[in-house]
Amino acid sequence: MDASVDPLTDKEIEDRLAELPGWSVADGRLTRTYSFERHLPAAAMVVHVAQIQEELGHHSQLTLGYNTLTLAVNTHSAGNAITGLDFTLARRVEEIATGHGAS
Ligand SMILES: C[C@H](O)[C@H](O)[C@H]1CNC2=NC(N)=NC(=O)C2=N1
Repeated sequence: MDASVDPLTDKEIEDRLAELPGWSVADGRLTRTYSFERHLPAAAMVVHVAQIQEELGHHSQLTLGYNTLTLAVNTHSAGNAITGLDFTLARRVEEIATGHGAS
């Protein structure tokens, strides 16, 4: 697991992003918007993401739309830098996304 809470360098972020299609950095946060066919599957994924976040002790900003769910995360305890823990959360969410019909 990539659980370090040291700030990652730009190069380290770039290398990790290359392995996470759909994710990018915007406004200092690691972010991705998932799309769904309807609202309820998007809402259901919120609960699953929240469970993962509680397990990791690490929490993104979650924005639920009609058929979209956006995650945006950095590490508050690292001065709002992007860390390995942010990427750990992103990878864990990627593992469940397809099962929720997210694309
Ligand atoms: C004590 C608790 O684990 C910390 O406050 C956690 C909670 N969730 C967190 N989430 C994020 N994104 N950054 C943090 O630094 C953070 N800290």
